[in-house]
Order: sequence, then C-alpha cells, then structure tokens
Amino acid sequence: MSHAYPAPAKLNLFLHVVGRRADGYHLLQSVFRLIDRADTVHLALRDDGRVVREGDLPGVPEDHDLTVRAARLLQAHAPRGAGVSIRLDKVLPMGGGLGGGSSDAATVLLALNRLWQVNLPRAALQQLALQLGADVPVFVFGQTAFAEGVGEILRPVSAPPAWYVVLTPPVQVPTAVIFAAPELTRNSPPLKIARFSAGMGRNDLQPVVISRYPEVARHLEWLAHTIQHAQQRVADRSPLGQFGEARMTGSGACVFASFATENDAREVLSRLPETMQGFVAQGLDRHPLVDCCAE
Ligand SMILES: C[C@@](CO)(OP(=O)(O)O)[C@H](O)COP(=O)(O)OP(=O)(O)OC[C@H]1O[C@@H](n2ccc(N)nc2=O)[C@H](O)[C@@H]1O
Ligand SMILES: Nc1ncnc2c1ncn2[C@@H]1O[C@H](COP(=O)(O)OP(=O)(O)O)[C@@H](O)[C@H]1O
Repeated sequence: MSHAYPAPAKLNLFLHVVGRRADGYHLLQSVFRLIDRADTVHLALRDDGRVVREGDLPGVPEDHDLTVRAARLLQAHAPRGAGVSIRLDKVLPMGGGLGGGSSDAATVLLALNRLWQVNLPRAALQQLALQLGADVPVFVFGQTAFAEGVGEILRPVSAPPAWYVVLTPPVQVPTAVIFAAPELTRNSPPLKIARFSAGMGRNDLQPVVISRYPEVARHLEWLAHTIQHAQQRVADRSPLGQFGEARMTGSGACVFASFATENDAREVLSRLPETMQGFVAQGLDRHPLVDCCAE
C-alpha cells in the first residue's frame, strides 16, 4: 500500500550573504517561509531492504535523487530489511529557488522516520538533512525560520498572514554557479533579528541572477510594475491593501511578492500575460508533517 505525503515549497523572504566559510560555502541570513504549493511524495514500504525510485525525473539519475539519498541515509538507523519504493508527483519547478528537491527529501526523512519506526528526534533528523543540502534542514524544522550559518542554524520567527504571487520563469538556475560569481557581494552586515517585518532586507543573489538570466529580469520587472499599478488603484480605497516588493527567492529563478489578502494576490495574477506562468499560494506557519513524524 502506498502513502502520500506533501512536500511544500519555501520562499526566502530575504536572503543576505554575510560571509564565506573556509570550505567555500557561504554564510547566509534568511527568513524561510513555507507555502501551500507542494510536490507529493508517494511511499510504499518494502521488506527487502531496497530503496527504489519509480518513474523518471528528467536530468536526475536515481542515485542522485535527493529522495533516494534521504531514504538511504535514514536506513542506517532503521530495522533490518526496511526498504521503500518512492514515486514523486512534481509540481515545483526544479532549480526554481522554491526548494522542491530539498523539500521532497525532508518529507522522505520525516515520513520514513515514522513509517520505519526509527523515531529519531527532530534535531537528529535535521543533522541528517544537512548532509543532503543546505536547504533541507529547514523543511524538517517545519516552521517559519530565521536561518543562519549555511541554513542549519534555525530559529522560529512569526510572519504575518500572507498570500504570495509566485512567477516561474522557464529557466533553471544552478545554485553553485550563482554562489561562485565573482560579482556576488558577500559582506552584508549581519542583522540581529528581534522581529521580522514583511518586505525587510533584500536578496543578495538577485543582481547576479538578473544580469545573467534575462527571463528572470523580465518576470521581476513585470511583477514590480504590476504591483505599482495595483497599489495606486487600491490607495483610492480605504483601508490600504499591503503589497510587498517583487523579489527573487533563493538563487532563483522564481520571483514573488506578498499580499495581505488573497483577492489582491489573485488580482495581480489575473493580469499575467500568456507568455508567463505563475500561481498564488498562502504562507504556512507549520509544515503539514511537523507534528506527526518527529519530536
Ligand atoms: C540559495 C538557497 C537559499 O535557500 O536556496 P535555493 O535557491 O537553492 O533553493 C540555499 O542556500 C541553497 O541550498 P541548496 O540548494 O540545498 O544548496 P546545496 O545543494 O547545499 O549547495 C549547492 C552549491 O551551492 C553553493 N552554496 C550553497 C549554499 C551555501 N550556503 N553556500 C554555497 O556556496 C555550493 O557551491 C554548493 O555546492
Ligand atoms: N527529488 C528531486 N527533485 C528535484 N530536484 C532534485 C531532486 N533530486 C535532485 N535534484 C537536483 O536538485 C536541483 C535543485 O532542485 P530544487 O531543490 O528543486 O531547486 P532549488 O534548489 O533551486 O530550489 C535540481 O536541478 C536537480 O538536479
């Protein structure tokens, strides 16, 4: 029998590069927010000790698939013979800065922690997650988070209720290439975050990406321009709708803006030209699996 589990996307509400470690990895400060747009991970338990991926993921061989690697990592802690067949329904674009692959992997860790009765505490699962990628621990953490280090030092923060317009430019941005760019600024002054306010900060990776990927620049410009128009119109009514700045998430390619109401978000999305794609999603305060699968 197969079980279905959600793997929600994330947005980096801001992302500052504050330094670089000796091994070349970058030190960041970011607020991660989960949204209700998700891949679905189907897991069918096996008792032959094998981890098998069913179906194809273009450009990702089975042994590189983060879901397969996640299951194999957890297997070291599982009873003998524990195995699983994994099937993915991908909704989230790859290389989009929405963390889809990382979230798929975190969902596998969380779900198998319960299904295989491994019962690792959340902190231990987060450490395993970090071996798979800098972005994986936050999905195991499962709440809106202020992240530091390379993304492994996580503290809960609260963010106001928000709906997001997310545009998905038809390009994949390789994270490693953007971090390696000579023009990337790596010296944002570290923030002491007492409270997070919508619209604060910026994404330091954004100037690098928009200079190299015209499609990302085009989507960002459209969103900024459309928000400006909508804002002027709403200013005539009272009370004022709240509009966030158009910004890129992670290392791109997706761009987003936040809105206080679903209506405002849908109105902006309704103006999207046929040459662009996007969706509206609601900010989540908790990962849907946060309470079921680890303590
Ligand atoms: C930029 C962010 C922001 O949330 O997200 P995405 O845009 O990828 O979703 C993350 O830091 C990405 O995390 P993730 O996608 O897991 O990256 P990893 O697989 O660990 O790293 C890919 C490559 O990016 C570089 N890298 C990554 C993270 C980091 N803090 N410093 C780096 O220099 C390294 O060269 C690394 O080899
Ligand atoms: N299960 C998976 N789903 C998506 N991407 C995966 C997966 N396993 C490995 N990858 C690799 O990870 C890369 C980054 O994917 P993803 O996390 O979706 O985007 P991003 O890191 O930009 O948010 C992909 O381009 C792909 O090569």
